[in-house]
Amino acid sequence: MLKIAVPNKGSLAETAAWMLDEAGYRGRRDGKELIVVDARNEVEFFFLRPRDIATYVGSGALDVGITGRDLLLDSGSDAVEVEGLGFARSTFRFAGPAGRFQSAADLQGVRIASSYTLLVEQHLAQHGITAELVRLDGAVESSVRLGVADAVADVVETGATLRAQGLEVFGEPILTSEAVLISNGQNPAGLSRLKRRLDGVMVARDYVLVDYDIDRSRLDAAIGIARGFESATVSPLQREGWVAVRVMVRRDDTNQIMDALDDVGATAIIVSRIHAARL
Ligand SMILES: Nc1ncnc2c1ncn2[C@@H]1O[C@H](COP(=O)(O)OP(=O)(O)OP(=O)(O)O)[C@@H](O)[C@H]1O
Ligand SMILES: O=P(O)(O)OC[C@H]1O[C@H](OP(=O)(O)OP(=O)(O)O)[C@H](O)[C@@H]1O
Ligand SMILES: [Mg+2]
Repeated sequence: MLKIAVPNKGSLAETAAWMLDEAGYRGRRDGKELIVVDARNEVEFFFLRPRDIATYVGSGALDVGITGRDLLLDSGSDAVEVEGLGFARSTFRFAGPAGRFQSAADLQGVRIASSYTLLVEQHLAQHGITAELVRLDGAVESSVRLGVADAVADVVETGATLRAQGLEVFGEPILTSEAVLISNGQNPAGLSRLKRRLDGVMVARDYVLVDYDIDRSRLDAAIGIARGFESATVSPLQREGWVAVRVMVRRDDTNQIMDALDDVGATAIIVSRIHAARL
């Protein structure tokens, strides 16, 4: 049995559960279930607080987990990142009252509030800056207005929460984060199976199939627009001199690619979702 730590609430929980569901694993029946045994797939899920997941995996109590890269690094755990899972993308940044700070060097001697104090301490130490860390659990953006800190280091996605508190980012991003699969090296066979399934879910989530027909004389131009994941599938058509082409393309690029294919003479361009994939 592969023991998998999964976030039980917060920003990561819903999409992590969705990915595991798409990967064919048994989910929990309600939000109160803490352990789910999926005997058919030889895995056991442990629903834990996102912040604790790296600790459980790093200690060897559980084999693998899904958490945020920022949470992993802040935990100081020995668990390692296996791969990014392409959701809960954010940056981790310093922010302060508009105009007050220009770069991280300006943080010397000031109070910095954060929920990720280890991450911030390590970053400051690397840059030779000494500051006072104020550890808060959340809603860190309120700390400056409320007078407990001069600056913050926090998760930024759209920046709306910062702006609403009159704060703006400064300095280089400390980290670029996303949800990640983590491991401690235990049960490599189980990890490999889980990873292959999650990779398949990511392909099905991020790519679509594009089919079109084109005159063979224009094939090179069309392939130049979309080369496919490995290579385009080209099949002869009944119509003399014409071929049917199938390629995988990134879902985000679909419409630009359709426009460009149309411009070089492709017809009957059809886009289909991928239900599942194993590449
Ligand atoms: N607005 C956001 N956009 C993208 N990722 C986010 C966002 N907020 C938090 N995260 C990511 O979610 C993870 C934190 O998960 P956690 O469940 O602790 O946070 P949360 O959603 O803030 O929950 P809580 O309400 O308990 O603080 C981190 O990896 C963080 O980068
Ligand atoms: O850049 P934005 O799009 O505004 O998103 C970033 C905010 O989202 C998260 O907050 P969350 O709602 O999880 O509350 P918390 O601060 O209590 O964790 C994060 O901690 C930031 O505060
Ligand atoms: Mg939060």
